[in-house]
Amino acid sequence: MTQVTVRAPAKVNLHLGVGGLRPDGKHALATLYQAVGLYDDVTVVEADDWAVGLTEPVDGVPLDDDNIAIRAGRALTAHHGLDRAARITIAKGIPVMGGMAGGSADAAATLLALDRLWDLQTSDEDLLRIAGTLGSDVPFALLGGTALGTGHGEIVSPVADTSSVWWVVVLSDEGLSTPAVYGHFDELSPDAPGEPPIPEALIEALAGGCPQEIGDLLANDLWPAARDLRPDLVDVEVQLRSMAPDGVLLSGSGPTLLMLHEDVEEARTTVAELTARGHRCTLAPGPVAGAHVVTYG
Ligand SMILES: C[C@](O)(CO)[C@H](O)COP(=O)(O)OP(=O)(O)OC[C@H]1O[C@@H](n2ccc(N)nc2=O)[C@H](O)[C@@H]1O
Ligand SMILES: Nc1ncnc2c1ncn2[C@@H]1O[C@H](COP(=O)(O)OP(=O)(O)OP(=O)(O)O)[C@@H](O)[C@H]1O
Repeated sequence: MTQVTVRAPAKVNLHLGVGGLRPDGKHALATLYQAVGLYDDVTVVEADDWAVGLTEPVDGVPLDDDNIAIRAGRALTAHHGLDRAARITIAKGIPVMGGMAGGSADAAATLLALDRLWDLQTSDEDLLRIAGTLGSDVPFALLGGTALGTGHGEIVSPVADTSSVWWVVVLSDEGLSTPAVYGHFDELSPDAPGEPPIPEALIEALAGGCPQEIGDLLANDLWPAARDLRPDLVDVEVQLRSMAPDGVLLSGSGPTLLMLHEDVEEARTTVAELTARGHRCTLAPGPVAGAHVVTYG
């Protein structure tokens, strides 16, 4: 095998419960992730040195060792004690710095693609553990579907989700820094609990699959901090809520906003309406599969 391409999805946090700051500098989380149908495709080919490129130029993606895909490649080779390298090419379909875990998707895709390219037969347990050292959202990008995330988000376990929904994804022209949002959360919530509560009611609603019930229970503890850092988002949020009072959500640490729809035609109408008002939006189904091989060559 000379080339492998892996596709990995974006995520939304249906519930993002944030607790106190841990000694490792991250916050304790109780989150419900859902993988949604916006994807990055990552292709790996053996090379003399590590290198990363994009199929099309995208602002904000580093093209050196800071790229999380190269960090993933190095972590996997270190785990196996290998002295090998690869050229990694990313086709970006996930917004950059949008709170949808695009970089995490690339890291997960790289781990899987290199494992297959070199037939390393890394166990699922080891892949998830290595993923967790790269970033809080990376293990979920491997898993996909809908899952509970605890620890700092890296401990993932699947939950039953019989829903099938459409997300209207409202993009922002400017990104928002994840550490900055968590930092401001600390200022706003100095008394956050050590361990945030598990969102049992939403877990039940997901098993039942009723989008109305799910929409009522969407929650994100980072929202007040993101609103403060980006007051322009409040106006967009008000517009979205005037169209649908429930089912509006900030994606992760933002600035992307989301609207939940049961029916794809209604979702398309919303996209058309928001586009006419000058917003940049797209549509994504959920839940979808985690990182998976799409081509071997
Ligand atoms: C906002 C979310 O996307 C929700 O799923 C994640 O919590 C962020 O996950 P991520 O981008 O993979 O974050 P990481 O790469 O692990 O961490 C980046 C930075 O975000 C902050 N961070 C991240 C995760 C977490 N549980 N607490 C934090 O405070 C820390 O400042 C950390 O240095
Ligand atoms: N392969 C990559 N794709 C995108 N960004 C990357 C990548 N590698 C490193 N980065 C850097 O990571 C940072 C976060 O980018 P990303 O698009 O993952 O943000 P995000 O979707 O808001 O993340 P999250 O939702 O996990 O907080 C950016 O500063 C970017 O420069």
